[in-house]
Amino acid sequence: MKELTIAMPKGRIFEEAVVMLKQAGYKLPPEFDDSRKLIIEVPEENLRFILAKPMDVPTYVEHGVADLGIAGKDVMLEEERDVYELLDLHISHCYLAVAGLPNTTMNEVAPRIATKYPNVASSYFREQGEQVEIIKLNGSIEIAPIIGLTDRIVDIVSTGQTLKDNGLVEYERIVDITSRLIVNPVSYRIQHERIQEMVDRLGQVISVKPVK
Ligand SMILES: Nc1ncnc2c1ncn2[C@@H]1O[C@H](COP(=O)(O)OP(=O)(O)OP(=O)(O)O)[C@@H](O)[C@H]1O
Ligand SMILES: O=P(O)(O)OC[C@H]1O[C@H](OP(=O)(O)OP(=O)(O)O)[C@H](O)[C@@H]1O
Repeated sequence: MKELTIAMPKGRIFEEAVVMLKQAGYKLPPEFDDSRKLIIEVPEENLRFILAKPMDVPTYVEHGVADLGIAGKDVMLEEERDVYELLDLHISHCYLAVAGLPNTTMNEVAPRIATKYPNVASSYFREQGEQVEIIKLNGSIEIAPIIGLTDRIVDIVSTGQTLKDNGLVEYERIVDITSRLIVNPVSYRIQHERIQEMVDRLGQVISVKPVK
């Protein structure tokens, strides 16, 4: 039987996802704790893992080079890939919000928004009936309003510490985010039994925490 390939996001989701897989009974080798390897084979479990940039996980899954993947809902909303969401893993809780300098209004003519999520931000402001100019940044988004690049940002908030430390305030909460188990539709049909077994095993170790 062919192994299942799972695209895992490097970075902050990774550790929590590995803990969940271990709790679900998958025996993962030490490479998962301490290695720079980007492809990890686990023949004992008939699994193979690809360690990808979080934003790229749905791309691997859509193209079928990974059968499954773990991705934040933020990435799913931004990328809109042709994949199915199988499970809310309830890990890496955070939310997307509009933030900016306190006591400021947005420029009336073409207000500018900095974000790593141009699609989510465009849809959000379109739904609000506001015409905005989106400026795509790749990180440290909070800098943008402070140095006068934009009126607002759309970014991830978790503890709120980054906003606070940079003198910014939240204006609107857009959507709550957790990480999801996603699947390639063809893999789901062809390898249904094995994938369903993984869904069941992970489903049993999900711990639903209240959203802040
Ligand atoms: N501060 C946070 N607290 C909790 N979860 C977060 C936080 N920031 C991001 N996340 C979630 O974790 C996912 C991965 O974030 P991470 O910061 O590891 O990667 P990234 O910043 O998107 O990637 P990179 O910086 O490598 O391009 C996000 O897609 C989101 O779902
Ligand atoms: O509310 P907090 O708990 O402070 O978390 C929010 C911060 O975490 C993420 O940044 P990250 O650390 O991924 O760095 P980045 O700016 O390079 O994306 C996000 O973009 C915020 O800046």
